[in-house]
Amino acid sequence: MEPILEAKKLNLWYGPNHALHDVSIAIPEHEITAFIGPSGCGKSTFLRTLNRMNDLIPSVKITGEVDFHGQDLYGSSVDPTWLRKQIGMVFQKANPFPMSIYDNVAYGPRTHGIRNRVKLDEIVENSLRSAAIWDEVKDRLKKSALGLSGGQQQRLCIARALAVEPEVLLMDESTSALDPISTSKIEDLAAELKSQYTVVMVTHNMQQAARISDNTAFFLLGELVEFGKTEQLFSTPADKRTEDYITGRFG
Ligand SMILES: Nc1ncnc2c1ncn2[C@@H]1O[C@H](COP(=O)(O)OP(=O)(O)OP(=O)(O)O)[C@@H](O)[C@H]1O
Repeated sequence: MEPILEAKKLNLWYGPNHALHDVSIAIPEHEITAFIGPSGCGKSTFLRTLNRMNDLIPSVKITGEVDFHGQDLYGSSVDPTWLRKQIGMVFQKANPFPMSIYDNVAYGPRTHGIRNRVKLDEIVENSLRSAAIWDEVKDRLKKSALGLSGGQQQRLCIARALAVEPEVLLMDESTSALDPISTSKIEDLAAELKSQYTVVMVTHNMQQAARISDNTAFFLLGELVEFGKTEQLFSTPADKRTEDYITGRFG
């Protein structure tokens, strides 16, 4: 099967700091891929190269390429707004807009020109259902999103990301600020979403990677050390550094 995203010899610098070294990886469609590794090894930086979020940081320089369905994301013909519609992102800390639950989810579709009320109602309901939060909020759609719990806010942010019908959902430690029950809801959700979407997640939590991902990539000091099927990487890692990390010898 063709990968949906493929990085080829990707290098990234923050000013003089060479943060990613020759990263090459092919991310399979409709699977969950997890990035693990110690703090500061470049996981989030690499995740952000997948929808060009690093473009917003002035000192960044990138070489190499990232192909999305075979087309280089960094090519001059690619519109970053279009790209971020195809490849959505959910961050570590839930960041709902200070507006109603309904308007949070309708925000993206409205930006893309959808004005029809019936259509918007349908998108809002479907997105909230997909993010497994509809039942909790259906009677308070006009209330502020800021009144939701942390776990609910994070699922709302997932609904907001899904509302523009992306193909890929990037999750940057999206459960690290949540309690175990909310975390497990979001893990279940990620597992359900993969039938329709491709999920790529950064996690600090190796158990989480082992529990829910199909593929795992281990990063160290800006290098992709090992990438493979999650079961295999955790049971028979090919690289000594991966073994040392997953057995808790450092990190
Ligand atoms: N906006 C930025 N400007 C300058 N340097 C940055 C920026 N973001 C990250 N870095 C640097 O890039 C390197 C990789 O950081 P990154 O956040 O990608 O690692 P990480 O593996 O996701 O870490 P963590 O698990 O702690 O979030 C670090 O040296 C970090 O200091």
